[in-house]
Amino acid sequence: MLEIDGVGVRYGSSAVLEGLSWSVGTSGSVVTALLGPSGCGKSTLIRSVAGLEPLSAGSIRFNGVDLAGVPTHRRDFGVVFQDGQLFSGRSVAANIGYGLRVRRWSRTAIRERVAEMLELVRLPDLAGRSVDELSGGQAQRVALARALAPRPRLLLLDEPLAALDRLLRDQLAVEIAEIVRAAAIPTVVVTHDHTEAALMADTIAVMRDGALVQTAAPGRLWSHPADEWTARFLGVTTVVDADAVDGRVITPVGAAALDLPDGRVRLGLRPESVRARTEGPVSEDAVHHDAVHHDAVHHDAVHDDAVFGTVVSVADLPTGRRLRVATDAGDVDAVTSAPVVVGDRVHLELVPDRVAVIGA
Ligand SMILES: Nc1ncnc2c1ncn2[C@@H]1O[C@H](COP(=O)(O)OP(=O)(O)OP(=O)(O)O)[C@@H](O)[C@H]1O
Repeated sequence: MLEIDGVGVRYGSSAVLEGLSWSVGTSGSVVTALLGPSGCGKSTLIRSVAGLEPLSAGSIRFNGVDLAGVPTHRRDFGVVFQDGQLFSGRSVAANIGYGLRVRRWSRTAIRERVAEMLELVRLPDLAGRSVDELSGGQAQRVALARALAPRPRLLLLDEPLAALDRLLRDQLAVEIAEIVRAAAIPTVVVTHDHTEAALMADTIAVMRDGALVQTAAPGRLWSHPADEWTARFLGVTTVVDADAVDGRVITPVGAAALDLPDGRVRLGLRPESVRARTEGPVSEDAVHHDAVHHDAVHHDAVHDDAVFGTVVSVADLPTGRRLRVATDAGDVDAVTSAPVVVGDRVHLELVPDRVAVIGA
């Protein structure tokens, strides 16, 4: 267990971390992500765990031992930074074997371990290549192999994919998580990208302004963000107040079945939380007609679900068509598979399992 207790770090007169406490499970192949916007102090926290920043307050313990007097190289933590920081002019094998030479492993043992690491990071043929002739993705795999080679007690990855392009990032995020799980080394990965955090980690800790705001499994984080800031940071674009009644929530942009205790709730909507349709079970006229002529139960069911709006923008994204829709309750983002254009009238439906419940 990594236990961070009341930690403070200052640069000159400004406090970057203040009273930060966090426990990270370190048994086996656990990957934890530290997720937060640029400048919130993620790197500072990781650097202080690695022993690269002095604490102005609090303590950091690993498996019950206070690390205060333990210098970086005696902590047995592996660290990989954004740009890999490989030793230029040296071969891949020399880089991966570096920590083993420092620890006075025998030449045979080093050769075997380097070969094993090259297999693990899927670069078996590159041992003799100069690290100056690697692609960005290959360089980060070599940096990972170098950090894993001495069998660290904990691996700290500080934005390891930030310098790579989007496609490579998503691929390598999954691969790195597989590699560190196969090596059974507990890992903390710093990122400002929530997709990357979810691709890699079992648990995500969200950080804001030098403090942690929420720690949870990815699915729980998306469905139950702790507060409005966290919800918006995680992709919510509209926040609405709603009433929960008898297993349904009634909001200004539609109603949906959601099993919540009766009362006021605050909901976070992402574009995919709202589905827009051009044709549906009812039209505006039909709603009006039903409201006037049909029995109360039928009228309520139709009326609650049917919120109409006007399309104000359309974007065809790789994940599908996204709309901004003006409704009586304000603009809301939505997704659709219908061929709509700006100015069309659509009706909106909430997608219950895509709706976030804030602060519950
Ligand atoms: N050596 C330093 N001296 C002074 N201020 C610093 C130093 N390092 C970081 N800071 C400041 O501390 C704050 C936190 O920086 P940190 O790098 O920890 O954030 P971060 O969350 O990792 O950001 P990013 O995602 O952009 O790397 C920032 O305001 C930064 O400008």
